[in-house]
Amino acid sequence: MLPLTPVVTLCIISYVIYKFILYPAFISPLSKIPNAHPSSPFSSLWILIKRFTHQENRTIHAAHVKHGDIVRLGPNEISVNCVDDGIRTIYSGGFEKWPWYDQFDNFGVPCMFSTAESKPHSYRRRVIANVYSKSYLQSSPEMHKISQTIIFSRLLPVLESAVTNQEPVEVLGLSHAIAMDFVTAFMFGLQNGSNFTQDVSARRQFLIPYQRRRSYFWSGELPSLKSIVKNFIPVIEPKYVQEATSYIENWTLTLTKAAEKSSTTKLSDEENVATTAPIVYNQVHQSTLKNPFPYPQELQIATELQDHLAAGHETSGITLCYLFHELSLHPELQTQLRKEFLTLSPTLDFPPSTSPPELPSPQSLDALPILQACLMETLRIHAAIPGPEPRITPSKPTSLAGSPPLPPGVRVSSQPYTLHRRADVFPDPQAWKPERWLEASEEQRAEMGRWFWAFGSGGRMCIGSNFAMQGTIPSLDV
Ligand code: HEM
Repeated sequence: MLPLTPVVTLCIISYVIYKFILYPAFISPLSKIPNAHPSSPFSSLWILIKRFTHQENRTIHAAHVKHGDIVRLGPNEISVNCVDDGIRTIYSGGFEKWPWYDQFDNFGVPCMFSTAESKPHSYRRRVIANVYSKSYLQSSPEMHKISQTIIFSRLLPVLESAVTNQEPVEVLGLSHAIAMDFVTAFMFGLQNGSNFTQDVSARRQFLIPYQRRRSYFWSGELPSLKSIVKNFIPVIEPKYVQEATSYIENWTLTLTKAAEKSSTTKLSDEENVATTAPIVYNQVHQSTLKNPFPYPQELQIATELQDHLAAGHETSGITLCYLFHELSLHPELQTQLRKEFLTLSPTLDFPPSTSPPELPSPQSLDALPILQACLMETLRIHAAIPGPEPRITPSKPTSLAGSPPLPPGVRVSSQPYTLHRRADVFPDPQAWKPERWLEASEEQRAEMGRWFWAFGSGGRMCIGSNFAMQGTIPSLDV
């Protein structure tokens, strides 16, 4: 008989070989999926390094180009980029969010975006969604007043002054500023929102800490390791990250308190200060009244509002900036767009020809084909959220993109960067070509629409997609 210790050692070694080599490489259902890297069945190190060095989206895309619609990134992680048996299955319900989204909690409190489970998520979303619907936004007197104020009292004077003084305009900063002014005015009331379009120093005071406030890699990928070692290895979460986080959270709390005051006061316009009701604040406040969540009401409201202002200004600002960039490279499209804008009534004049100044209706802007094609093409090739949106496979084994049924608990994601670069759907996919949307047959346009995923899809799709389109469009008209 063998002595006990060698037997135990043999068992442990056999178990380790089975669990970490034989099972993942040959037996797991994931072993039938092409590997993005030879080490993928055994370790996540390769994909973690790509994430750490900001090469994730392109690396995953290259793997799909080489291997097809489904690839394995790690022992328990896959990427799927197709519509049928792909995004239609993963994002239509049943696949909850991967804990990667915990990093988007604010004040230590989950918001709608970071909530993983469907039930509390739908509770939050149901109450808020109405005010972001297209019909609400197009008929909202508040939105109309916000657009008038931002366009005529802020943006046009800034641009006129830059032209008169022959000064350059910092386009990314200005794009973020316009988006933030729209978003905060709608959320907190025009009188309480930012005026970053005109106030460049306030804009920088916010944007600099905003960009510094998260160590995305550690918070998203290795949160437990981060919380253990961050006190010993300061580079993981430097002091300036904590200071920036506090600054942004205090900024949001100040706006939230001002909105609370506006929500209980009778509002009337004062000289040079137009006022509107704090639309999103009111809605979020409503959603917390019954308060089924174990957090103080004030923080629940603030976490939600901080998420919207972050999600709203950053994505829309990036989109607007890329749109200006592409138009600057395509003067022929600028000419066509100008012609199209001149068909609108009223046209935009500055100084305005009417008092109060009037904007073309959102419906008429929506019906401009060249404008819509330019927006779609910008969102296609420069999606503001281009990377993976990770979910978790449900308890019922599910096949994806021809795979065997996958066990529960697998990390699975799709990414706009790849979906939007399908050469058979979008020929010459790397080129910015608005004409592809204008010249396509009805059938081709429907197919492009199926693969277009800039705002995600299903129950966790972007709640602000209509707001983004409506807030961005008038600025472009300018
Ligand atoms: C061009 C502009 C925008 C783009 C490309 C965009 C894109 C997206 C995408 C892809 C998602 C889903 C992300 C995921 O599941 O990982 C999302 C969610 C979300 N977006 Fe946007 N977004 C934009 C503008 C806005 C605006 C203007 C707002 C608010 C004012 C907003 C608020 C949100 C919120 C709250 C969610 C979470 C929805 C939920 O979990 O139910 N977004 N967005």
